[in-house]
Amino acid sequence: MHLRKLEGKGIQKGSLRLYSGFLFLVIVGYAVLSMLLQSLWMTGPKSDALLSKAPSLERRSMTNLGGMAKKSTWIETVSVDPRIFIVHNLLTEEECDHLVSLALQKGLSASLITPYGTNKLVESTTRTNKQAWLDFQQDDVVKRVEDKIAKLTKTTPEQGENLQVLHYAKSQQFTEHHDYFDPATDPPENYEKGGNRLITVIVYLQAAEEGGETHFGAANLKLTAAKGDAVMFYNLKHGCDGIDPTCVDKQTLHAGLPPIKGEKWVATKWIHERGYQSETSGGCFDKHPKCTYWAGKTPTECKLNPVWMSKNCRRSCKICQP
Ligand SMILES: O=C(O)CCC(=O)C(=O)O
Ligand SMILES: [Fe+2]
Repeated sequence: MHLRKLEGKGIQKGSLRLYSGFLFLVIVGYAVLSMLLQSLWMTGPKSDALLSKAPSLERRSMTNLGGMAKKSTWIETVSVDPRIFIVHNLLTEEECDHLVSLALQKGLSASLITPYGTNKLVESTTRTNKQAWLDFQQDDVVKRVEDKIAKLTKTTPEQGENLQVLHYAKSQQFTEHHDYFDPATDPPENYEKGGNRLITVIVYLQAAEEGGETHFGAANLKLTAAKGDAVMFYNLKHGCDGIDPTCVDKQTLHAGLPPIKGEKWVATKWIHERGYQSETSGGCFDKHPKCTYWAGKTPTECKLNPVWMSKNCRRSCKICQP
């Protein structure tokens, strides 16, 4: 009995040591875990780190569009009135380089204008940068870029004009202008096709090392963006019809400032209120950004849903030659 009692006490002592060992491990584990959590908290969530990139901008909100590029695409509100945004990570570096090389293949040309009262084309003195028009959906990359811009702006690719690639060498510029057609002064044929220019998306393919910002004088904003980011703004007031002269947003007056150091490349997409491509060409293009995906499915939607697809996804269903 005595022995058993002693044995019992020995067992009690052993389990006590086991318990306190276990307790010690729990406490140490808890401490390590809370230190880890604390250090993560101190680094802050990713969005804060991204916000700190642009400390001079006051009003911001973000919408994560996700899945559009390898790095996630998100929108920073720079100004509410006029409506101006920076779209981060819209294009990949490869897409930017591809657009530049296509523009070089097409050949860059100076802006030509016909001065009032003459019928001679002369080089513009207000727009000294050079540019090249790409064809609509000209290859898979251009199509992907146009689809991304359509998805971003919740428009269809055919609402957009062809991409225009702009090159600014040092000191070249695009002086103050607005992108909308002014129904008070511009001839109606400019805005009858697909309506007025609702949105402008200027994708930075290469920013200048110094200078070369997109300048909104009325909004007192000088913006520049990293390669693949875009400056986006609404040329028309919200919910307004672009044929109404009071609908254009005069505060969107802007300029491409001259680079002081280095050169600048951008690609501009002007997006109309309604279908624009369909009214300007009977070309070979898709009318919906998901056409490539639907056509590529097995079995392909071109066969499963031929009536709709042959009307809206002509290019992806290979009904025509681009
Ligand atoms: O290059 C810029 O920053 C401005 C370009 C522009 O205004 C345009 O393409 O309409
Ligand atoms: Fe412009």
